[in-house]
Amino acid sequence: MPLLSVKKLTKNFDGLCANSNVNMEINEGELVGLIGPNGAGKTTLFNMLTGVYVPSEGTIEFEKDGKAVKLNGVKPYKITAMGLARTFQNIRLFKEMTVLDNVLIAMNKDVKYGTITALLRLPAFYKEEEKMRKKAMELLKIFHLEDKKDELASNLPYGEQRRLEIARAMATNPKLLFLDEPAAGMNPQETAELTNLIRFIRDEFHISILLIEHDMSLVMNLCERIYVLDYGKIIASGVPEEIKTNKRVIEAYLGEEI
Ligand SMILES: Nc1ncnc2c1ncn2[C@@H]1O[C@H](COP(=O)(O)OP(=O)(O)OP(=O)(O)O)[C@@H](O)[C@H]1O
Repeated sequence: MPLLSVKKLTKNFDGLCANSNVNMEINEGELVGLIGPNGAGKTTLFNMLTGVYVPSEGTIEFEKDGKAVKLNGVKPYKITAMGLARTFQNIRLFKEMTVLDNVLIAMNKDVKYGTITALLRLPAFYKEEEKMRKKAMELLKIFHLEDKKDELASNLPYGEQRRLEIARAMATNPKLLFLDEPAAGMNPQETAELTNLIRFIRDEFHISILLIEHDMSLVMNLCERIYVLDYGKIIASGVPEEIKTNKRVIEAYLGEEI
């Protein structure tokens, strides 16, 4: 059974069809790309998969304990709790909080003490807080941000803010991670480092990743399989070599280098 299974997914906005009959599968441990020209419907699809938009038609199913669970209409925070996390095209960090607190706040769904324990600051509270802090610091280390733990998120350079957003998404313990243009605004050196980092977290945490990206070198280097959207429809899917030479894909990009 695939980890994520999308069937005939459609989203209409007042006469505009942003996604039409989209079929997609993501298997356990896969690193999959979602590409397409501007306005093709990539972010709309992400928004349906993460509960931001309710699909007009079709189904989204997520495998949980060997059973397919329908995600249509499920609230975003519940979808996150089920093991799907995401980052955003326009970075959404808590800018006035520290780097460490940005990660800690994402772990809150996993706290194992009750309100009374927290209010009375019982020993279980401190033990759990210490455990979370340790886990947060381990994540910051992986994302090369441990030295920045006390900085305000707003003071980080752009590339580091992008990395922090991924670290925060990883703090929710996802099985499937959605990255919306993770390399946007990065220079080639940062993009190369990010490519290695994404591959590393997939291997280290045994998760699946679906990423939207306009940087074709990153997509073709990193993704094992690629879906191509154009005018809301999937026009091709396959391994990078197939996509690069696919006539419909080349036409959709109007001769741009793929
Ligand atoms: N909330 C909304 N209301 C109305 N139209 C919308 C809404 N969200 C997206 N659209 C429209 O749906 C279409 C697909 O947009 P979407 O942002 O999903 O494309 P995209 O492939 O992510 O584009 P880009 O690569 O430029 O980010 C566009 O025509 C967009 O204007």
